[in-house]
Amino acid sequence: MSVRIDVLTIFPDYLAPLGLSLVGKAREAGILDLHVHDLRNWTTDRHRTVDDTPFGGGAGMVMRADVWGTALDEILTPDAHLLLPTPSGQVFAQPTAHALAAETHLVVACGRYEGIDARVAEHYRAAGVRVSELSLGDYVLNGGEVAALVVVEAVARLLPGVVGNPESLVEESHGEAGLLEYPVFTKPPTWRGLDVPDVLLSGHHARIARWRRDEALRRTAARRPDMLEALDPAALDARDREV
Ligand SMILES: O[C@H]1NC=Nc2cccc(F)c21
Repeated sequence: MSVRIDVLTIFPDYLAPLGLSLVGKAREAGILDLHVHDLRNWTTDRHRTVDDTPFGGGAGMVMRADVWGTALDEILTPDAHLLLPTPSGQVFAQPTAHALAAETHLVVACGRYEGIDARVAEHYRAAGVRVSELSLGDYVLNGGEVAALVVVEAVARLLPGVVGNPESLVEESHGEAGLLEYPVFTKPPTWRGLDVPDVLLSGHHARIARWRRDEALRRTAARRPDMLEALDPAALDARDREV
């Protein structure tokens, strides 16, 4: 089963990295059917205008609803989920990536930072389209293209067959355990006087698993206490509580 993702943007070249590496392979394998569209293809005036000054005044420009409407009417399908990257959206996180990876059609409408005319989201919600406004976090970008890159990569890597070893999706940060990932090491065993923790060289799998769990808990407590707070207490065993 392949997922179709359509990305609409006035900067299609910004999405070029999606042709590389993991996402590129998913496209070649037919797992991901990705199409990037230049929004200006749906303009009708000589200057290919996509935005205008905001009603009510204020700095910057707002993207026009009529141009977006013409484009989205053509691109949306009945089972499409319309994603609108915006700083005023819900913060995108791994659970949403998993939910989106189960969809069959995602349409990402990349707006500029000042935003897309609010009637676009309103119109398509009223028409029964699932619309999600997604933020990357509390910082300022100039448009939705970087968010589109983030969402597409986060979703694509969850699709069956994209990541070589699905096991690697389980233990990663923000994965099922709800913890940050433990530290990782590889050869050489000593580097600039720093040794790899002995337990990792012991071959004792139970001890290694315990050490990794302890390190994940320690890191999460130190860097993201909010994630620890959010953990279901039942997910912590007695040994965990000693960490
Ligand atoms: O301002 C940024 N902050 C966080 N997320 C975003 C998503 C889309 C556009 C945008 F400008 C942003």
